[in-house]
Amino acid sequence: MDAPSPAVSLPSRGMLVAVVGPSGAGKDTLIDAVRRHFEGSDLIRIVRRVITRPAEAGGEDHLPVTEEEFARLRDSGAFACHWQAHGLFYGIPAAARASVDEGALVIANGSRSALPHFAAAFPRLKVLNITARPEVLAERLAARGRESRDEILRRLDRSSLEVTGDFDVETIDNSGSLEEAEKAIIGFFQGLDIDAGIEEADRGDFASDERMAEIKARYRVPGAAD
Ligand SMILES: Nc1ncnc2c1ncn2[C@@H]1O[C@H](COP(=O)(O)OP(=O)(O)O)[C@@H](O)[C@H]1O
Ligand SMILES: O=P(O)(O)OC[C@H]1O[C@H](OP(=O)(O)OP(=O)(O)O)[C@H](O)[C@@H]1O
Repeated sequence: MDAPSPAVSLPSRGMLVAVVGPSGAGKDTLIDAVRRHFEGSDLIRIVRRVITRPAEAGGEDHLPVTEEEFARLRDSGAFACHWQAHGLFYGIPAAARASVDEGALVIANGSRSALPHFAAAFPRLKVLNITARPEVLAERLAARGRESRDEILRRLDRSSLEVTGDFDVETIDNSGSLEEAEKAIIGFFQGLDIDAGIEEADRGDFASDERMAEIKARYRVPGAAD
């Protein structure tokens, strides 16, 4: 009989990257660029958020729900974490935590104010802070046309909100060309060393180098340096 496979503690292997930053900084646009670049990869998954915002509002492809539906989902434990901002409710489906537990690199459009909730729900959390200069934000929000002038002003009021707290934060300034920022965000994901945890914690548990290579291949970010 074959020896049993060594135990691989998958729950600590995956990672959640919360993309945060002020309204208009380019979070959705850059997440879309990441989606296109890593298309077909089983390893990188992008969360579809549940939001009490109508589908026709435009912007990201979220799952639109009413406030009643949101409350029912929240109370039944459907969210890994949830928060409220701009008069809207946002939820990260519990499936995101399941994907992280399977070893995936999961990307979610987050909120700076909700980072403590993210940290509680996801043991391996990285924060990617997308920024842009205030005048650039104002221009982009007006051009995006999703919110009224008053809503835009309220959103810009929040835009000084810094990322505070003890988080592992990387910042990308998207005040310049989109091409430049896309390069930076793709480089960020390619550079993520999600093998590191495996090396440190489990090397001793693996029966052979082949088995180690097999496991490492599973967690590898496409395009990352070996
Ligand atoms: N580098 C850039 N240059 C020009 N326009 C941009 C750039 N990045 C994003 N945009 C535009 O700015 C607007 C806001 O971007 P969006 O991705 O919706 O921001 P966020 O999700 O952070 O609110 C969108 O209309 C988008 O097309
Ligand atoms: O606490 P903050 O960091 O200010 O973020 C508040 C919320 O605003 C953003 O969502 P939304 O998609 O509604 O807005 P945006 O695309 O304009 O950022 C972001 O994803 C958060 O859910």
